[in-house]
Amino acid sequence: MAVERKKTLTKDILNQAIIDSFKKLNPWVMIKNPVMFVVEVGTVITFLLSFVPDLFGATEVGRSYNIAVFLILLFTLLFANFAEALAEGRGKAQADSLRKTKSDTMARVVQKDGSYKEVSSTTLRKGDIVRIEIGEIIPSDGEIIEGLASIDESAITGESAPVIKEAGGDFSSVTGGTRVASDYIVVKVTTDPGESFLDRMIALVEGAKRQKTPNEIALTTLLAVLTLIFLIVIMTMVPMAQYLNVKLEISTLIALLVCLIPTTIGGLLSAIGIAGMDRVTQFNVLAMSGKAVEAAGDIDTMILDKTGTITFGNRMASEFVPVNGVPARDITFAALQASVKDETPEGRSIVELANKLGESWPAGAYEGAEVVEFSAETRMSGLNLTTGLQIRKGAVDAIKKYAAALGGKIPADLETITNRIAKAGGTPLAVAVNERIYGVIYLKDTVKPGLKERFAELRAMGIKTVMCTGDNPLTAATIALEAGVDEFIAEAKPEDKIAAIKKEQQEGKLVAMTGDGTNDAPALAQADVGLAMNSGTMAAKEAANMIDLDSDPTKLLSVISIGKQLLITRGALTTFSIANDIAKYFAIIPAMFILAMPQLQSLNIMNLASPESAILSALIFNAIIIPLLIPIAMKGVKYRAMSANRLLSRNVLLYGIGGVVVPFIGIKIIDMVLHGLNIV
Ligand SMILES: Nc1ncnc2c1ncn2[C@@H]1O[C@H](COP(=O)(O)OP(=O)(O)OP(=O)(O)O)[C@@H](O)[C@H]1O
Ligand SMILES: [K+]
Ligand SMILES: [Mg+2]
Repeated sequence: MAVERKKTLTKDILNQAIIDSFKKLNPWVMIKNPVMFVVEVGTVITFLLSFVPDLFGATEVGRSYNIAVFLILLFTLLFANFAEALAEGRGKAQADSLRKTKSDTMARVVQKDGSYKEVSSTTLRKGDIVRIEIGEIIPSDGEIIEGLASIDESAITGESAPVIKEAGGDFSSVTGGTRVASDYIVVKVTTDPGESFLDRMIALVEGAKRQKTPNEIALTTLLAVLTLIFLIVIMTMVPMAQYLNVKLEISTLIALLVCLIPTTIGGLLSAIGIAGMDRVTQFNVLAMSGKAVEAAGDIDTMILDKTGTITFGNRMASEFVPVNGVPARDITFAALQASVKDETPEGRSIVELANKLGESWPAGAYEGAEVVEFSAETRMSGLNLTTGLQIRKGAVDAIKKYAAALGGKIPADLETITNRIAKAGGTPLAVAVNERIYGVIYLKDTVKPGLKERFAELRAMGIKTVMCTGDNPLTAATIALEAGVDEFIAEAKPEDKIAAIKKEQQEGKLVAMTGDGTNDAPALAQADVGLAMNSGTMAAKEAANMIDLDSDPTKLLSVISIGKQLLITRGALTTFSIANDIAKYFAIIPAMFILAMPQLQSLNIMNLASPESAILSALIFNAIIIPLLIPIAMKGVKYRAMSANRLLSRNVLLYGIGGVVVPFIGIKIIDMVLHGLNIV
């Protein structure tokens, strides 16, 4: 997070993780992880045996052996807890610094009679109206209803350059905890106490609401079943050993069980998930769930809104172009008339340009007029004057239909003008007074830089990009080409965006949607991964399951890599963990039976110093492999853009064969050290 974004692990985080490793020994916490819970039960039993060696009947092993097994088991638990605590550490530290941002501020509530009342920001509720002056902290999330100001959002985004926010349109939402850097704004509060963006962000980075993903649940179940199978296998060894007249010590059975059950992956599983989410946050993306991040790893199609997502979204009027026969003053004036009550940034930029060209319209002239507000559905806005004049501006096809319905003729040169603007990537808005079309407003916007290269990367990963815009086909084609998306859908209404997503989903594809507007909200909710731009509306941010604080649509690329990495890391460490069993099996089984059954000598391929040394060496290896693998669990297995099949076979080879070979060497070395030091 922006606030003291911690790239490295500090001493504080490490110390806290050590303390938490002990706290997490609490059996109520531990039981959520069945594999490690079994280890904990074994730890308790060997602890008792350390004091009363013959607790379960006569024994041939000494107290020190039991104490050794107990201590190694205790460290196994602590190492696993440490991995999880370490993964949680950075998020907790970030949450602490965010909490400081959330300090109680003063809020100036606008009363019904227009007077102000000062209250504590913590008492603000949905619907309250507050006025914030230059230099003040915005007390709660809300929508600007009056004013235009530059806002310093660095407390949340880390970006020091202030952003312009204004009433109406897609840039009207403000976040509690950010600061007004110029002018003043009047804001309608949109959240109740405790539910603000900052509250949600704190809960997220802290992992407070972390839920296991379906993939994690499936793996946890599999590991629990494996543990149960090994438990049964080892219990049935007892009567068989009795029949063979072999004395099996309880502590040895526990050691064998712990070595065979998948403690490596069991101990690292939650750290892998938490660290993955943490990596997403380091990219300044807030992911509401791990499920969304994992889904991102499998995305096939990405749908993007144009204005505000692919472009900066500051569509500004730059020219009024009359159709043949209409005086320039008339189109300017009609555009002004259509926009005086339009509170969107587009509307205001039109009024400004008309004023600059010397046109003005006194407020008294349109008193009592009916305001037709812009909607993504009609793609028009305007005024119905009391004189009976109906003034409209909007998407050219919408205005054409509107004029035609009133019996108007479509001017011959309208298409040429529209095409010129659209081909330049601009948005043409036609202006009509009743049935007569006067001309076109040229709205200019800028494509965000660097998109082409990143969309090319997505293409290389096999992901299709589709731009979905309410704009006309020609403008869409120009912007699509400039941004480098694969396909585009033009003249799309909000329901068309949902339909586009559903169509892909019905073909069995996982779809990501990025958008910023209120009209994008339903589509953001429908998509498997909905990434909202932080610059966008509250509605978009609430519907999405991810928010990019830098408002960069290609940030999804990083999230996709992290999602893939998360799945690969889990798979690789599971393979490694299970492959480990082979070496441990060959270390322990001969050690247990060799005295009674010399025939087992053929299994004693590791040739370890003594039965006790063999068992303790395997158990020590089993414990220390957990902290040794923490770096891989935290950083993730390196993801390379290659086909899923090649990646899978590469990892099975590396982590499967590695998982067999490494413990043979490791256990042998530990055995030699133990023996060399005369410990066993
Ligand atoms: N204030 C306005 N008044 C009239 N018409 C407008 C106004 N703003 C936009 N339009 C027209 O309505 C169309 C749809 O606008 P909107 O911003 O809702 O599109 P969208 O679906 O979000 O697509 P995108 O954001 O990708 O351009 C625009 O392309 C434009 O032609
Ligand atoms: K194990
Ligand atoms: Mg939009």
